[in-house]
Amino acid sequence: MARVSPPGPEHEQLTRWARSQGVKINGVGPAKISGSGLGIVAQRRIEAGEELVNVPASALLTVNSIPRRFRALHEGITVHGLLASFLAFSGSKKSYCDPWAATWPSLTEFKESMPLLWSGKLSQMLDPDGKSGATHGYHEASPFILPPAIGGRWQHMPSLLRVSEDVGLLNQQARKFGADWNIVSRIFPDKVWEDYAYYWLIVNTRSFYFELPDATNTPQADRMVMCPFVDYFNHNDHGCDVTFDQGGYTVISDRAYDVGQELQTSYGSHSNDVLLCEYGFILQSNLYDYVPLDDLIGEHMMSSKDTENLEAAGYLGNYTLSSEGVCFRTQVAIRSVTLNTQDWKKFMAGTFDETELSKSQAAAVLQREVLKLYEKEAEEALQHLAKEQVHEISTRAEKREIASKIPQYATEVLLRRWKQILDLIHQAMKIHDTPYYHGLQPP
Ligand SMILES: C[S@@+](CC[C@H](N)C(=O)[O-])C[C@H]1O[C@@H](n2cnc3c(N)ncnc32)[C@H](O)[C@@H]1O
Repeated sequence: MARVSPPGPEHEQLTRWARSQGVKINGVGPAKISGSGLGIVAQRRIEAGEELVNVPASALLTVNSIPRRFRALHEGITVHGLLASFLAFSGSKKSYCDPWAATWPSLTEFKESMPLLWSGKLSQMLDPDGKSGATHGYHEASPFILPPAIGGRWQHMPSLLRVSEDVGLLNQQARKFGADWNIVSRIFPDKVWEDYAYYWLIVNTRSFYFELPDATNTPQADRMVMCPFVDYFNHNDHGCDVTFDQGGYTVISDRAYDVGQELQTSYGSHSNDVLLCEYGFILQSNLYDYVPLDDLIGEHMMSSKDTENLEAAGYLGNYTLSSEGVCFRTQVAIRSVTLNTQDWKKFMAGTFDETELSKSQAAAVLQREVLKLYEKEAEEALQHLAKEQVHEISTRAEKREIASKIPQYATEVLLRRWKQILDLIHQAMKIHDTPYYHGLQPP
């Protein structure tokens, strides 16, 4: 169980401030939780179905809380970008929510935990000459290894594999940030992107989906508000129920909790790559974890005719690997190589009576052309990261050099993530093994 300790005076002040805003808090409070910053714990025995927190709509920070004149300056910006600009540069944040902001993580903590600030991507993209004086950011060439779903590229793969930088989670996030900063930096030309990035990440990691009555034109993913006190809850696969209506937000306990136990909510059915990129952490055990396999199932193992067939059948792309092995879409893609058209169609329809030989042929392609390649990538990434671990570096000078390149947390969390990926690969190797596989060559 995580270690829990008292939260500190600023969090007691926040609790008083939240109550003064009409927030109802029942039997729970903030506490320091080892490994996840602040969180919410039970202050008395909690039974299932109790209303723990209620935040009235009037206490939410929404686009409607922002003065009209300030909003009007930001024509075309996202809700995310506008909330961040308000918090960073409006000057009204102080009067609006200072006690709340005092409980948020610092920029230094974000530099440790958020991949967006590790990669150097932002400093290269926004400030190639280093004029802002921002000191953080690690050049793309620096030797630290993001999982392909995050970084969008394979470090050790043969050149035949597609490089998918544009689809990596981090690239998508950097583009979203870049578009918002593009607007904000024109309004506030003397501000530096680092100050904006801090609040952009505050909104990124602490906002909630909410339907404002006048937000019908806002894209779903951008319907966000900030919700005091409820933003203390940490994430788990399952947790307390969080609901909203026009009256505000309510959190209800999902089960009984003893005094001192942490209560969590679910931020969504996210894989660990998504959690790392969006929130800066991974779960040790994540029911919804998977890794994409799309880059690995392509030209190097199938003809363009196979690709066309898969597209026509609706089975091109979106291939995944989870603790249950590879998904059915992946099985279909592999069978497009190993079966004749008639049998392949039956396989898709679930009516193919597959022989051991045919299973083994599919297993051979999957193991050799997909899983083995991924295994090699994971093993090399792990070797590389192990070298980066500061405690393994012998001289002080080396320690300084390495430590200045890669935050220690980044190395540690990436090592954990790659080990999880390697475990998924090894598990799939077992699940998809067949008695005849070892003697077979791929067709
Ligand atoms: C909505 S805030 C929750 C409160 C936050 N822990 C704090 O200190 O203010 C989301 C952030 O909490 C942390 N977090 C949430 N769930 C976590 C978990 N299961 N393990 C580790 N960190 C977690 C991450 O830093 C994430 O970006």
